[in-house]
Amino acid sequence: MSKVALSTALMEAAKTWQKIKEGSSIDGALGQIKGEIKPAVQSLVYAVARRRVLTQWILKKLASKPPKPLLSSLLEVAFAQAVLSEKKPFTVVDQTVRAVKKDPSLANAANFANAVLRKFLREQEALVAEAMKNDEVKFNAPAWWIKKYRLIFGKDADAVLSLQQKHPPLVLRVNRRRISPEDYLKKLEENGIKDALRVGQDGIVLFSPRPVSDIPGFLDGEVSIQDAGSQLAAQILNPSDGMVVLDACAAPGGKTGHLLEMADVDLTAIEKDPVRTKRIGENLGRLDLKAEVRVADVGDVASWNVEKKLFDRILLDAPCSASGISRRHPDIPWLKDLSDVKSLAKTQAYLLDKMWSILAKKGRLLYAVCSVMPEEGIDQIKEFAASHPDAKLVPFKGAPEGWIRLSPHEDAPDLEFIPWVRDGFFYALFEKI
Ligand SMILES: C[S@@+](CC[C@H](N)C(=O)[O-])C[C@H]1O[C@@H](n2cnc3c(N)ncnc32)[C@H](O)[C@@H]1O
Repeated sequence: MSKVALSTALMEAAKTWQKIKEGSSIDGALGQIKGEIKPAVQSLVYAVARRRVLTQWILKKLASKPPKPLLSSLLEVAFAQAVLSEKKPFTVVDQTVRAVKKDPSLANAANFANAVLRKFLREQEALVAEAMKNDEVKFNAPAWWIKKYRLIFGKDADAVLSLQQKHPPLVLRVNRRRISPEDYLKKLEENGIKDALRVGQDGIVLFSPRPVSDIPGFLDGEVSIQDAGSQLAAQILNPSDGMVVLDACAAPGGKTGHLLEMADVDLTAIEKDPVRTKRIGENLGRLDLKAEVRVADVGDVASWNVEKKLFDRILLDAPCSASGISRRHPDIPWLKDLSDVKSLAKTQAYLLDKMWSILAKKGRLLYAVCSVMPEEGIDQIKEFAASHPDAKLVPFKGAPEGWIRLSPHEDAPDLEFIPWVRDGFFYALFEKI
């Protein structure tokens, strides 16, 4: 049990939430919080992020004029708790009012906060029902995002948008160098973890979340955390022993590790962010795998490829809008807009062209983005194919045309190559002819 008072955690969460509303990412804002308060703040912040539009709608409805930004954030955090949490709503109200009283910048606001929160508790059912008639509230996304999803997914759009509201399960990738997925499932059972299921080739879904230190074999490198849709990248690229492989945008190294688990390859991992690059080393260290890891702009080929290597396999997991993973990162719909999608598409086209120049003849390049936007997916590869006559799309399991757009998805469990539970991705596999 944490010794941190709920009022303290609520205020810290409100300050963090304020930063996120001002444009920080959830990861960035939470990264600044240290110590034993962090798990509580994290849980409060994710709860309000998953009800961002609803809580702002409620506040607008209940407050005659907009409160100070910090008080607004605190009340939104409290509404999200009262709607969602197992904590008793009156405890949330009492602790929120206590947090207001303790903060000198909110002096005199305690009566107001108390009145707004108690009104919310009295009218909660009707308020939430009314709010849910609004699509932005229902799908917790801005209007442009909903419109785009409806264009992309047609009649399935509302189901995809609804799925993105649900907590994603924890998915593990089994390190086949160390243990088979079947044996790892047995190991979970022996450790009393019974709510686990296979997904895809190497994945296991854990329905009850737990810290990594409580995941059997994690610290010894038997498993890693990686969404099942993301695990497809290494599986589609399917390297074999002896190949020269490039992981072009590598941090934090999830797919780097998977490629190395699959075959004995000579792997170069390039990442431009030095802080994120450290995580590649940590991940490979835990898995006891080796690669040449370098901090560089991968597009500036001359700066890092002094030996003028040509690669047999290239994974270009390009920077993207991340629109396919908003189920895990509920801040994503507000971090980027359509103009960002367009400028990211330009960067992706540039990187594709550069990576193509260092792919060996008969070599294969997998273009990957965790996005469902056509500008970053099908439109991107059509343009690439049109301007690169030596590029041929290669069919792979589940993708007879050599590319696949995977919507975020959760269905009945099966053992197909395309995972039954997954985030959204786009993959296209090219060969140089
Ligand atoms: C989608 S993430 C990669 C995830 C990674 N492949 C994994 O599976 O763990 C994209 C990464 O590309 C990096 N990046 C973006 N532009 C880059 C560039 N020009 N050169 C190298 N890395 C770049 C970003 O910093 C980010 O870490």
